[in-house]
Amino acid sequence: MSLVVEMRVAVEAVLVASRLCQSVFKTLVLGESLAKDDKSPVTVADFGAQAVVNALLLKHFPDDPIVGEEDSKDLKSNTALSGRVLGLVNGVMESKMTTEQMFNNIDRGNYVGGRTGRFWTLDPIDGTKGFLRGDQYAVCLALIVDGTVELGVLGCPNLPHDLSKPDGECGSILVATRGDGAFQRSLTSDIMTRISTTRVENPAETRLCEGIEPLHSSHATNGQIMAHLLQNSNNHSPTNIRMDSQCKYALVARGDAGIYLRVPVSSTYQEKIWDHAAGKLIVEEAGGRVTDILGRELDFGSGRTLKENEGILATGGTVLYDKVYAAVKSVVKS
Ligand SMILES: Nc1ncnc2c1ncn2[C@@H]1O[C@H](COP(=O)(O)OS(=O)(=O)O)[C@@H](OP(=O)(O)O)[C@H]1O
Ligand SMILES: [Mg+2]
Ligand SMILES: [Mg+2]
Ligand SMILES: [Mg+2]
Repeated sequence: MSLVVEMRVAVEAVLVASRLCQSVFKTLVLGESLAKDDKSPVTVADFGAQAVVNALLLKHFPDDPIVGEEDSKDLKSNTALSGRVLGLVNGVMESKMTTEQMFNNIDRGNYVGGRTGRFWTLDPIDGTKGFLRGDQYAVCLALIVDGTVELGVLGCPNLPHDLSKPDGECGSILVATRGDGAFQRSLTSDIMTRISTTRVENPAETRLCEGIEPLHSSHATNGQIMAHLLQNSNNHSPTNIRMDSQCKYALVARGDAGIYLRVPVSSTYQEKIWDHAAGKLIVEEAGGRVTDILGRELDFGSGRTLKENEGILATGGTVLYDKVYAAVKSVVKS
């Protein structure tokens, strides 16, 4: 399946959205974010990024449905905020849109997903809390065909090019199409370089990354799993990297971390497909393995959520995967 055009459009859309987010961060003022029904934050940048990515997808692929995180419900009832989002969107788009068109573009993300056919999934800002803190966040876009992720793009505007130099240059776009490997470029240059996961097979020689929010995934269980993995090792347990968003998949894909674990805390929360689709393909194309914590393939054909799965286990290489999976199995009993 040739996805050359899809890849070009998706990278361009993620770039435009990433620039919009960067410009919002510089000028974000109090009152420019709302709390959604689940109490999670959404900002003018989330709405703006979803409007521009959806508009660009609609222009190039008018028949493709989109599973996007946001909808315009809360924005419609707030004239000041919707005016601000419209200004942001028209500031970065060549063809300008009206307020009504902006709402329609955002709401094109209302597709239900499913097992057959082709659709996109978009998280306009993954890690909104990280974005608000000036920390890590990602613009995440993936193309799913008959339940399989075929193309993934992650825009990581605050991710350092070199993790050991946190104050150095930052801003990366990671891209993969299935079967063709994984690549990254900076936000400012279109030169793509191939990336690969760590070749390390000993868990003591690599690091684990995990989310920041203790209610999203269990830090305590991750600690037990790492202790189990390192029980016969003389090495000190390497410190975990705590980071928001799918930038964690980017770390595994680039070999900065060997393991990403997301062990559920809540028995009712279902992971969303837009939170994992792009990252999963990029890690796999970089040489890694991604399943849920029970070792099952992630099922992107079951609707807007990964309702058939529990948590996430991503590692570089299959030898490391087998070791971590065995440790997860002995620590997580049910
Ligand atoms: N209860 C619960 N359990 C698991 N995951 C949840 C939960 N609630 C929310 N979310 C989703 O977490 C997304 C942010 O993921 P992060 O990896 O950045 O989270 S964290 O670092 O662990 O806070 C976040 O994505 P964004 O809303 O795009 O920021 C949510 O989709
Ligand atoms: Mg959100
Ligand atoms: Mg998200
Ligand atoms: Mg989001």
